[in-house]
Amino acid sequence: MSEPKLRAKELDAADGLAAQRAEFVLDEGGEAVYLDGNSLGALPVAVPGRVEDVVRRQWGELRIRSWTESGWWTAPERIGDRIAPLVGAAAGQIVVGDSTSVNVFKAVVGAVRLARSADGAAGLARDEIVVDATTFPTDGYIAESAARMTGCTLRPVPPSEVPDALGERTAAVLLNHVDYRTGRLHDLPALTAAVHAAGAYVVWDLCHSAGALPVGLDEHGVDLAVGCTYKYLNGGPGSPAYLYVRAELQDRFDSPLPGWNSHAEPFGMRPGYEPAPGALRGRVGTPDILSMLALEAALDVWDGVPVEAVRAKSLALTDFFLECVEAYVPEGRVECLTPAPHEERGSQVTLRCRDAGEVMRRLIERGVVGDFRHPDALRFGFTPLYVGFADAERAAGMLAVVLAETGP
Ligand SMILES: Cc1ncc(COP(=O)(O)O)c(C=O)c1O
Ligand SMILES: Nc1c(O)cccc1C(=O)C[C@H](N)C(=O)O
Repeated sequence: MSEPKLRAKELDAADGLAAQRAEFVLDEGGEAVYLDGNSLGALPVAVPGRVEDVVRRQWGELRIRSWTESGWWTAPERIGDRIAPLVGAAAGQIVVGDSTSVNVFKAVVGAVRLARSADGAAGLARDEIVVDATTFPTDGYIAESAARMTGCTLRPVPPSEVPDALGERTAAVLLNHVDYRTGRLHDLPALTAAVHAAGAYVVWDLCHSAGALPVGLDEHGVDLAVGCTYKYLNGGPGSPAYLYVRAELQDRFDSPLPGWNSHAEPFGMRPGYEPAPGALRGRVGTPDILSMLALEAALDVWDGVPVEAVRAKSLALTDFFLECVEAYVPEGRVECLTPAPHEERGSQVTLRCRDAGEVMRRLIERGVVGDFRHPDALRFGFTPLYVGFADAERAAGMLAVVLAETGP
């Protein structure tokens, strides 16, 4: 057995999270190595049965009664409270629903309104939204529209340059915790503090960090945050996203989408809008119950699993994968875009190479599933709950084979 294969065996044997893998449906019989949980998390074993119960019994038999008897109406806050400990938030600050894009809109417009209501005339002069220049596109598009609607200008800035770009005019700053392309982890505590020092409000997109590493929303005084649940939280394709509004800001949070579900008395059916207190101010319309309850079932895999243990394994996995790539792939054939320092790394490894699209196509054909991001990036996502060290070794080995086939 080769040196990396032996190491993988030892690391898997010592892995305290190894048993979690059995909670997921994976292609155990075949050669499949699933390294795309940073795009779509794997299916937890318990989800199909729970969804079947929701459909057949709750919907099929209880019908309308399920809004109360099966807890449908309160699902957005209840499931928000299940996500809260995973991102370092106390209960009552997260509401689940809508897509990440929609929540980015609520959060960014909400942040501008908070900034303007904060300090009277000075607040009104705040007319700039700063956005992560390297952001996942949807955040940039939505921020641009939010800027137009609020009479702000949009200023794209690379995250490391954000502190120098802030000023008296900055109303809101929208940042990604982990860069979707490179896997770079940004310094949430320092950037949040810098935004606050400028008197502005920060919105963090946690899509690529929630469920992969500790976030510490409350600890670091984050104002607003959004994230999806279909990556490291394994909620399923298109599962609803979430919105965090810090408790102290909730009374002043003025949602740009004040639907009837966030009304103080939704069944009062009154013509005038009066916002509900607390996290449910972030709700809009009728929740997507089937998807939402699939997510609730998926979150059971976190029972008794500390995020810190997940982070430790994530770093060990990405370190080991990089070691294997170094051992197997000829020098210079790939370039690692993911930072080496642990404090700057999320839970994925991105390698740049020639013909990356073709390389990933061949890898997937051979059972190593990562993804390709235009123009030259191979992304390998490591979900510690179900990826093991042997997977990392096998992926690096197959990468070397495919790279050899596609030229020196
Ligand atoms: C950082 C980030 N934000 C937002 C999204 C997507 O938003 P939505 O859930 O609205 O499709 C993704 C991935 O799809 C993402 O990686
Ligand atoms: N949300 C996705 C979808 O609906 C289809 C395909 C991929 C996705 C993704 O999540 C992409 C992902 N955010 C990325 O980091 O590229």
